[in-house]
Amino acid sequence: MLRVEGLRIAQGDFALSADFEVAQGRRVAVIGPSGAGKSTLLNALGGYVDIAGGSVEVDGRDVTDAAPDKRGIAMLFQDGNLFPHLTLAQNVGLGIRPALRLSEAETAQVHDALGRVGLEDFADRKPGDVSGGQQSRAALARVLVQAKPLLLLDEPFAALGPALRVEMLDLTSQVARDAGATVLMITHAPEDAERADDLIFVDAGRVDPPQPVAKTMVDPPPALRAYLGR
Ligand SMILES: Nc1ncnc2c1ncn2[C@@H]1O[C@H](COP(=O)(O)OP(=O)(O)OP(=O)(O)O)[C@@H](O)[C@H]1O
Repeated sequence: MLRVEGLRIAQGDFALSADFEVAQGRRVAVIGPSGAGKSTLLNALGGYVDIAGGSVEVDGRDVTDAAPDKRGIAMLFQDGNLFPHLTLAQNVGLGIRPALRLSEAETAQVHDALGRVGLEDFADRKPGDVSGGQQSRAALARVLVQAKPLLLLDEPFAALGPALRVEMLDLTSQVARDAGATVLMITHAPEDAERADDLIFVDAGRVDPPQPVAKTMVDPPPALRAYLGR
């Protein structure tokens, strides 16, 4: 459902190239050293970075030149980007309409998404009045209401403790599976990568096509083995 062909990005001295495909519904961990180009790759897929060449296809549609909101892609970043002066419900509503004039059906969608991440009783609270984990849940709900077929996650749960991170990863997998969405997620933690189906290793601007996690983590190629410190 994601096809990246001959993608090239140049950022100052840094160059990245990628050629790979991801099948629908796969959960793919993106792993590799700091500065390797993981965020650059996801930002390019999301339409936030200029590319020097190549093409990106989502669900059979060429989105190489499409605006970020017309790509069938939703992104979730590390800080979740919640607005402190808006309630959680309003923050989630922004995922549907930036101007926040929601129809009744759209308001129902917001409450449904909040319910799916276990926040039905927190809709009217502001981000400052809930825990870090609950903020992460709200950010995930905002991605859910967008109902996009491809989710790109850039270390969204890195600031959470290990138990909460695992809980959020499982919740993300579950809601993505329910929605039939495909997920690419950057992580630095090998144990997080092990919860995915496939693994993309990025090293110095080179993007390895996805490999099944089970096989790759047991018998990693030399560069991944060095990164993992095994
Ligand atoms: N706007 C920019 N202009 C020039 N170079 C940039 C820009 N943004 C990032 N870079 C460079 O591109 C390279 C890849 O950065 P990127 O953030 O994609 O790496 P990463 O793998 O996500 O790293 P980390 O794990 O530390 O987040 C780095 O060498 C970085 O310094």
